[in-house]
Amino acid sequence: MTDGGAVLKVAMPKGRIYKQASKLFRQAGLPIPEDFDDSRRLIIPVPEANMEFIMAKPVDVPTYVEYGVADIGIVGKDVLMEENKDVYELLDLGIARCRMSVIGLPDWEPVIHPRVATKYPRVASQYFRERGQQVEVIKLNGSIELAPLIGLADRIVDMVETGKTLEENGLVERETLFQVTSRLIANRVSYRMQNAAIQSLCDRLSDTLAAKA
Ligand SMILES: Nc1ncnc2c1ncn2[C@@H]1O[C@H](COP(=O)(O)OP(=O)(O)OP(=O)(O)O)[C@@H](O)[C@H]1O
Ligand SMILES: O=P(O)(O)OC[C@H]1O[C@H](OP(=O)(O)OP(=O)(O)O)[C@H](O)[C@@H]1O
Repeated sequence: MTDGGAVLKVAMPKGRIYKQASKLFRQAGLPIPEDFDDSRRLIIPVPEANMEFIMAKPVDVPTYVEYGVADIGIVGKDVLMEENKDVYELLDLGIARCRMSVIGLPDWEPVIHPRVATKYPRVASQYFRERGQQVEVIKLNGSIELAPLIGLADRIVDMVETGKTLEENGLVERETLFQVTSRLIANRVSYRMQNAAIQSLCDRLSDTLAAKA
């Protein structure tokens, strides 16, 4: 990877994924300095690996990669499906594991035209459309579990990891749309132009994942 080629720009999500992704990169021999873990810096050069990490809000990672300001990026499958950008999905990193589910109150009853609150309007609309169910989707930006509790929505579509949030708010999971893990994605042009570096990174990450399995 230190073949003197162009620096590989990596869009790295801040928050939940960073902890697990930085651990995986370090296990794969990519030396992200530990002192960046609590840093507010947004661009982290790692010249030893000929890489540069761009610290992004998770939902923005596919946009950076589609526009090519990052060659590759790490993003949850949930965000990847919702954002629907023109990027290559290269590798399932198996980290930040959770699931996308339909959730409601325990006294759930069929509703003719239910209101569904979610951070993922595209994913939710497609899911209900494919099932021939007419719903009104309401986009929220967080604390999605509030919606059925305060009468804003009949159902929500949201992430479940441990189930703690549902339990503490008296909600139940009804259907799972899909399992979520983080993925390595690439810009289409970068994938051709920086193929050796990207392929080498993929191989190192794959080997590390295989060794852990
Ligand atoms: N319990 C969880 N809830 C939500 N996402 C999770 C969970 N566990 C893992 N993830 C994954 O982590 C990704 C990023 O989650 P995180 O909470 O850091 O981002 P966010 O909520 O979009 O960020 P922000 O709070 O900055 O808006 C999600 O897109 C998903 O793929
Ligand atoms: O099953 P659990 O382990 O309880 O995790 C699921 C919760 O975590 C996420 O919320 P997050 O912490 O990102 O907060 P926000 O969506 O309200 O910003 C998600 O939207 C659920 O609310």
